[in-house]
Amino acid sequence: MDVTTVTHEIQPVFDSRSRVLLLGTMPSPASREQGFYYGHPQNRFWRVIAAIFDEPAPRTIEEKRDMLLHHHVALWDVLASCEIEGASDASIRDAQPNDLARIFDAADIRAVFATGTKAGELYRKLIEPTLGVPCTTLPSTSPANAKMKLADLVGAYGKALLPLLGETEKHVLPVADVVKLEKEIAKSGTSLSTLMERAGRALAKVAFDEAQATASQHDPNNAMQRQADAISHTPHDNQNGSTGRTSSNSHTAEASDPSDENQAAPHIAILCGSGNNGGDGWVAARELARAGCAVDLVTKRPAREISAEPAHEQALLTEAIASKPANTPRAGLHQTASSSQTAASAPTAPQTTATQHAKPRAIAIHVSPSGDELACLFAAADVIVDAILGTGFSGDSVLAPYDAWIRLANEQRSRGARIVAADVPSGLSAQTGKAAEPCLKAHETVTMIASKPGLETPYAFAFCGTVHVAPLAYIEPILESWKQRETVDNASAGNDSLIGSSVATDANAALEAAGAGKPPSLKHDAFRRAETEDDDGYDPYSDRPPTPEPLFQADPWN
Ligand SMILES: NC(=O)C1=CN([C@@H]2O[C@H](COP(=O)(O)OP(=O)(O)OC[C@H]3O[C@@H](n4cnc5c(N)ncnc54)[C@H](OP(=O)(O)O)[C@@H]3O)[C@@H](O)[C@H]2O)[C@@H](O)CC1
Ligand SMILES: [K+]
Repeated sequence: MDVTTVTHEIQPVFDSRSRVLLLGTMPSPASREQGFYYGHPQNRFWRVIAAIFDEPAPRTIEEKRDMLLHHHVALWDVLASCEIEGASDASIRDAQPNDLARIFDAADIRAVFATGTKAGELYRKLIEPTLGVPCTTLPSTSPANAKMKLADLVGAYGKALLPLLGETEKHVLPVADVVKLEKEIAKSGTSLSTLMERAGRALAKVAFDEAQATASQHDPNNAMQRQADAISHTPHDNQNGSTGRTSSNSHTAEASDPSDENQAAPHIAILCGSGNNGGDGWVAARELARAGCAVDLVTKRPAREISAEPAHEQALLTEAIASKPANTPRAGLHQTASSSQTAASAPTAPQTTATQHAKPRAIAIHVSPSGDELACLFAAADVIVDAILGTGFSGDSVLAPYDAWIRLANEQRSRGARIVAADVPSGLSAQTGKAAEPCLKAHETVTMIASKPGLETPYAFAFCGTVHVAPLAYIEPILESWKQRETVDNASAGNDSLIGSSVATDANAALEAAGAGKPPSLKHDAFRRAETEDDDGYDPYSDRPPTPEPLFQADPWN
């Protein structure tokens, strides 16, 4: 192969929030052609990075950059120029180093890692003596390092990077700002469809963890322990939107091994509305099926009749998978855990559109099932996922058929099912925290991009349970640019403070932005609303730990 002189022309990825720096040697011919790092389709770098952050593999350059910055990872190469044969690190001659000072000046870098032995060697020889910062060598993700399995790479990178990358800041933003953010994120290259994939994946992860916790209560040695990795740590090939189980995914293949008769398949029912909140549910269905769960997806309309985008696109992808029959009969948790509930008045098993003979770990899609059919599905479910209504919900009451779905889900909760809500429990206003009639009561809520004022009111706990924020994208620079613009606008209007800011980064500011003026006091009508919600016998505070008794009685003579 010819020796060529190569000059590095791809800009480094970093900003002031970067905390670790990853360095390769020099972009390969495939990367140079693409204009971005690790561009060879067989290089596993992006799959490894996505897996350690529990995200789908990024597809575009913008998505790759966003994922790194969002997780505070800087990326560059050791060399500014060299002579090289093809992509062979061993052939490198006349190597000139990059000047890393620009990254260290801008960011508080806590550690430097080389993504392969040659990069480590070159760093130690050409950069460390002047920079004085040591570097740790990680295994190469290149196909040349074939002896290293994907799971081992993920383990090595995760162990090295994750302890150095702390929690991200929590934001509470008005719904209007979240919608605006979605548009800005899409404009800067991470599509709405990708955001929805990330949302669905985050939702699936929490639902799977719930199912796992339920399973271990029934049987601490349950085979689900072995499946845990399938969602949380195993990367998957999402490049062409296909979500079928792939043979390259060793964890998933193991989790889905139909020959393992003892393996319990957790059973998840997912309720999908016709808007984009439903889209999160359609994506989660694929993720959960991939992880070995038996999934029943309930929808008012078939995928082709859903008009909201990107929900429509995501629903079609899921439907394509649902029509593939699976291999073994449904068995597992739901049969042992719920058989006593179904025995008494067992309603007829519902018919499915796509999979009349749906078998385990496939997705069965149920279009507008009757109340009896829904009750039957719920009775078999370990976890119910609520993706009916999100930030697009409005009004004082929830209309049919969703009202009946919510009531049945709440009833099933009182019989032991766990409920996970997408973005906001259906029926709760994400903006004001006002609960409509009826309103879903979730154990866990996975809210997208940022928390919302309605989830932060003192009484929201009764409906939201524990709130998890799934950031989905790197929003901090956008929020900062809004703040700067507002400062300039305020200055030119003669104000010297940020009164009236639409960017609220704490609960009180967000509540004010929501029009509430102040957070509701204990005498606020939210309390009365929680009481009226108790008509079905549910105590909204029952999930809270009891207040401990004082250890000593107060001395009555003092
Ligand atoms: N955009 C994106 O890319 C991303 C969006 N994301 C997700 O999208 C969600 C927002 O989606 P959205 O705006 O489509 O609204 P959504 O909450 O699904 O509600 C619309 C549906 O509600 C219905 N409906 C309304 N009121 C009702 C009532 N009283 N009673 C009954 N039905 C009622 C209304 O029915 P219609 O009026 O059409 O009959 C319509 O079908 C957001 O919460 C997040 O989860 C994330 O994945 C990130 C990426
Ligand atoms: K919801």
